Amino acid sequence: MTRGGPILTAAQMRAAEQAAFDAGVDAYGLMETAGAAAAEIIWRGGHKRDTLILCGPGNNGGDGFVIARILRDRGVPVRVAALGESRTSSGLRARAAWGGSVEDMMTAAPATQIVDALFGTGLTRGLDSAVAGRLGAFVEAATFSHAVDLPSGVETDSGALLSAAPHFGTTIALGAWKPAHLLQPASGHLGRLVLADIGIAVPSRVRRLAPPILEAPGPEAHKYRRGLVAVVGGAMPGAAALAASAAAHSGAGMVRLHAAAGLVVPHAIVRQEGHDLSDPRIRALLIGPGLGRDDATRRLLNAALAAAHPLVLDADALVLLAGAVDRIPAGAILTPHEGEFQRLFGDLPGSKIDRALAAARQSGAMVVYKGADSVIAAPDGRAAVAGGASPWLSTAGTGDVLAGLAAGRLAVTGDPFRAACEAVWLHGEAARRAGAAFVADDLLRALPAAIAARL
Ligand SMILES: NC(=O)C1=CN([C@@H]2O[C@H](COP(=O)(O)OP(=O)(O)OC[C@H]3O[C@@H](n4cnc5c(N)ncnc54)[C@H](O)[C@@H]3O)[C@@H](O)[C@H]2O)[C@@H](O)CC1
Ligand SMILES: Nc1ncnc2c1ncn2[C@@H]1O[C@H](COP(=O)(O)OP(=O)(O)O)[C@@H](O)[C@H]1O
Ligand SMILES: [K+]
Repeated sequence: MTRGGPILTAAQMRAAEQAAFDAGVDAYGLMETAGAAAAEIIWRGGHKRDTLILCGPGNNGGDGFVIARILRDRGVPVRVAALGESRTSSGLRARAAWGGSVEDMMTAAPATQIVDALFGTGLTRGLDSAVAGRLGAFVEAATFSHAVDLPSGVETDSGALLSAAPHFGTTIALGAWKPAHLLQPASGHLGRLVLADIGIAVPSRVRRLAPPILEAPGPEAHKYRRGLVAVVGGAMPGAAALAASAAAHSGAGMVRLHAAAGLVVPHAIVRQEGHDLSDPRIRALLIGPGLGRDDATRRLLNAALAAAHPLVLDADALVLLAGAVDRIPAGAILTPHEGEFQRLFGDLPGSKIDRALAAARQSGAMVVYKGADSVIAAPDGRAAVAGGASPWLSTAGTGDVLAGLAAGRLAVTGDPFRAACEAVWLHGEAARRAGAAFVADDLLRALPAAIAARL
């Protein structure tokens, strides 16, 4: 799977295409390039018989006609079924170059391999229910199914389903990722996700989360130089102990857990009673997991904010700060799930990426907006989107592990955006390695191998 790379909205993709045209790229030539790239991916998929290509009225349909011609010329038995006439000049040209017969999509017979080139980034409303139903039936009947650019029916910029969308075997993103390739619910309908290079430059500050490049400690390393993490425990110290363990497995040199006597903590973690946070060697301070929400914990939070160390705020710390976003120190890392995000920032408009970026701007903090699609946003407009995390992560305590990882990577790197990105990637990778039905503690055991894989 290709990872990393820019994510463009429909308007940004159109602007990138326009810039290429302005620089002399031929519009129909670009469609030929896109169609050829998609045809190659389908060809390499291995099924070379009985293929039906569904072509819509726009340029997505035009790509479909190019794919049909190329596969036919390689000997694949291809039929084409269209939804109405082609309405763009490139689409008309591609249809003419196909030159074969064109069936009506509503009456065409199914096939073993189906290619959806009905709509891509131009979709503005849901498919008519009869069309969506027909598309669903074709995909259901097929053994191999491919969506060109996007499954028809998903909204490019938000990942919403504007009409019922089938589950495809493969989705071929053209030129760049779009938000719908990473965001739920659309991203659950894509199957294997492949990026086809169409040769145009598409810079963006919003990117798909890439695997990090990590560094092993050098010979000059010692525990403080590698980073001291302090974790503040509260009412439910087990959560903080889990976070502290994650920090200890993150590459940081030392973890100190502020918790009352009696708590069993892993041997490598230093437990300290009281909440003296003045040690200038602290390079990251985590507060929130298992903290509680009473007046005593409010005082703890105030002390943590006043200590002026690089901060990670999670769970109850976020709840206690609802309505007081202005108290969040610039450059902190926040790790809200949906509920905590809503309490802190309210009902913001736009996609999950837009909302995360607005929250980061508003708070001056790095916002790790968690979920099946996690978005990491910085106040300066950078964002990274992680799709495809294991749904087995939806188990108690995995958020504590993520918060501990973020604090550990913050202590190591000193760069909150980078630390947040590394933490989300390592968390997802540990989950992938942990397999099925794991519990949060199992993620800790998977972390060393996840880190080793990126050295
Ligand atoms: N500009 C180009 O030459 C290139 C375009 N590309 C392809 O072009 C696609 C975008 O093409 P278009 O902008 O023509 O848009 P689409 O082909 O996605 O949609 C075509 C038109 O259908 C209409 N429409 C929207 N929703 C509808 C609905 N529910 N029912 C009926 N009609 C509806 C709209 O007027 C829309 O412009 C990309 O996804 C990609 O596949 C790529 O091949 C790269 C090159
Ligand atoms: N369905 C899902 N698919 C993938 N990842 C998920 C899913 N649900 C939750 N997660 C991830 O699991 C973690 C859960 O964190 P959180 O809700 O804070 O749990 P807890 O407070 O119990 O630790 C987050 O990293 C989140 O992104
Ligand atoms: K499509």
